[in-house]
Amino acid sequence: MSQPSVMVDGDHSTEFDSTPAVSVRHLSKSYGDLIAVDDVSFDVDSGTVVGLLGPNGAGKTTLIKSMLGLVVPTSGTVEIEGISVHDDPTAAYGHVGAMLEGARNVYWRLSVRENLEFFAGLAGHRPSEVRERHDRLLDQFGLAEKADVAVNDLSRGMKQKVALACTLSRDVSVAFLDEPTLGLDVESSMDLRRELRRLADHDSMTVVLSSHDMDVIEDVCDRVLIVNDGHLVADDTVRNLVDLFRTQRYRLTLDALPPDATRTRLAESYGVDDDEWTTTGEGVEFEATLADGAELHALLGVLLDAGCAVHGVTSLDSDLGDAFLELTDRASPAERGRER
Ligand SMILES: Nc1ncnc2c1ncn2[C@@H]1O[C@H](COP(=O)(O)OP(=O)(O)OP(=O)(O)O)[C@@H](O)[C@H]1O
Repeated sequence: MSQPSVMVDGDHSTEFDSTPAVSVRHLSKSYGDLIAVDDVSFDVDSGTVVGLLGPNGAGKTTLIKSMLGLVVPTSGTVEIEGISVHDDPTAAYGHVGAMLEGARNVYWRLSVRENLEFFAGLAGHRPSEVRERHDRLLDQFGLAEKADVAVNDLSRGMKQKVALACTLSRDVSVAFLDEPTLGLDVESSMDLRRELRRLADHDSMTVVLSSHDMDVIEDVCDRVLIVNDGHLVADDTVRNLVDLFRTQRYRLTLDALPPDATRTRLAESYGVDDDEWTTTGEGVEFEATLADGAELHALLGVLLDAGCAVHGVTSLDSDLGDAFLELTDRASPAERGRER
């Protein structure tokens, strides 16, 4: 299946007056013969949350590490808050906090506050300078009572929150988070999602996060970038992506099974094979994937001409998962519909 060519427009710079918080241009990274990131360009506006989504090995981590200078890109440029990371890495990365390995990054034998002070100290801040900021973070993350407890003695969700708090332990405006909710139970994951949204909405934090979890992306992100085989195959809002790939899939309920000739016609013209038909309490029903409303109209015409009583037509929604599968060349909703 070919991928849509209209989806990717990495150059959003003309749409906004202000300097983007993150600007990536023609970024590529090869490991020997393997091109892990291939000519990727996009901008991230201040105070927005952008999700990086892609199957295993798609290049998400390499992309994040290349933006952070943790691996040296083969080519391309990255600017943070308008500063080139190549020309002035200290100034550019001074704006950035990163959480790459979740709670594995923090020191489990140190207390929560000691961790915050350690990470702020790496950027040259004395504990007294950042005390107020850390008190605020501890409050916001519900960690105030645990400030003097060793991280080792905290729950998994709390450890993850400590890792996120450490990312923000000094004054940063951009956070890169690789799989921030990995391994969390639903409640802790929801908690962290709320916190990320709050950081963007109330603190104007810019967040770039990668995740395999569609729910996290749908919940938290303003925009989603889908990476496949090192390429950016989509760059759009979650809503637009879902809408773009919304299949016109319908469930139709009839009072009785139509005559053989009508079923043959439905199979040939609309992919409604014999095994699609199920018997329900009210009669029979089947699902069909149709190109548009006109095709639905035509299908209804076939049924009505055959004297069938149609009790109901239900539109079945698609979601970000369907858009993702379509863009990464997995079976599309339409194909799945036809295969059934
Ligand atoms: N240090 C490395 N040396 C060689 N190849 C690497 C290295 N790091 C990553 N790769 C390869 O680059 C490709 C992209 O890997 P990357 O880890 O960026 O993908 P990902 O999208 O983050 O995957 P996952 O979702 O599984 O974490 C993969 O084929 C991977 O095997």
